[in-house]
Amino acid sequence: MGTHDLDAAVERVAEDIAAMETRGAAAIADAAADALQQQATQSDADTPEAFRAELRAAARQLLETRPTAVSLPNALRYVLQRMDGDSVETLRRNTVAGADEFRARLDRAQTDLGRVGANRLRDGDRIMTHCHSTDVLACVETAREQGKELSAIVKETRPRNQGRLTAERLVELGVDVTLIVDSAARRYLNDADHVLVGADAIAADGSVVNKIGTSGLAVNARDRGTPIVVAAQTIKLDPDTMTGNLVEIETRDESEVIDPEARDAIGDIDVENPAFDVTPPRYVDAIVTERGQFPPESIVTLMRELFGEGITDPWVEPDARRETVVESGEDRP
Ligand SMILES: O=C(COP(=O)(O)O)[C@H](O)[C@H](O)COP(=O)(O)O
Repeated sequence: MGTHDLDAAVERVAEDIAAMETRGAAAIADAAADALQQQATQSDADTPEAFRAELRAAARQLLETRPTAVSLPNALRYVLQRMDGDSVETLRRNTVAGADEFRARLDRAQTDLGRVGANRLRDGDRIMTHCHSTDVLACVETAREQGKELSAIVKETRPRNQGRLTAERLVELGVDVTLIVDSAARRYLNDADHVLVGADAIAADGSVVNKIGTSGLAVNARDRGTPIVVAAQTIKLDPDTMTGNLVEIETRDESEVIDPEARDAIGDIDVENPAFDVTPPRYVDAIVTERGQFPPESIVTLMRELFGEGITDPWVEPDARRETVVESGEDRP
């Protein structure tokens, strides 16, 4: 990859995603499409082949940042599949247009999803949230525009406390917010009408991959009889899972859980910091997308419609493609 000229914007976007300055599946997808667009705009490749190779290298750099949110490879796939043409200028134009189109679709999908999700919320309802999801917030925003009064119990979401971002945004939307520590969730589920969470990836069997703690919340919510609704644009559907691949769960640095000094003071302990978990479909009542809402078990039908039976990895160099398919199968057992 060192042989390709990567634009500074690509490096910057990749760093921001890895450091979680840019975070959340939808924002990551948007930033990745923007980075490819900048690479295409700035490229001084003098042959179509060099241009394509540069864009593929940029995509690989972006892919290395975080492994779980499938919106990232889906965004890269969308843009690279539109990188078409016989000259550098045509390739550039089509790639830039592809990125523009992708970002516009992302925006539109979130608005449409918001309308679908808002229909589930009634005036006076109280929701419980986990982490920070712009797809969830789109549902709340539309419901507020419809004049519905809402309140929210917001889990702080250790270790990164994304719940505080959610709390801030909900206050801006005129929602009454109660912030709780994660371990208090069960205690407050009786007061909630819905659990409303986002997703980083949805597998073909309807399993939902989202911020660590989502699956425990869903199990408790089911026990309490509180419906669990997942707000997730179709960009969160993971086509790789149609052939049995599992979604890779990111493990982050242990210093997010405990600072090194405090850790040393305790003695010899292991610290684990998985960023996401998998909620089995039986604990999910509905998946709200821009195409309507679905029981998790039927999501595979939508996946087939959107992705067909086969997908490609357009960031892989053409002569390495077949091999990589085999390797990625081993990577994700
Ligand atoms: O789990 C997270 C974010 O995790 P992190 O903070 O580790 O990126 C969010 O629930 C989903 O990404 C959905 O977000 P959105 O609906 O905005 O796509």
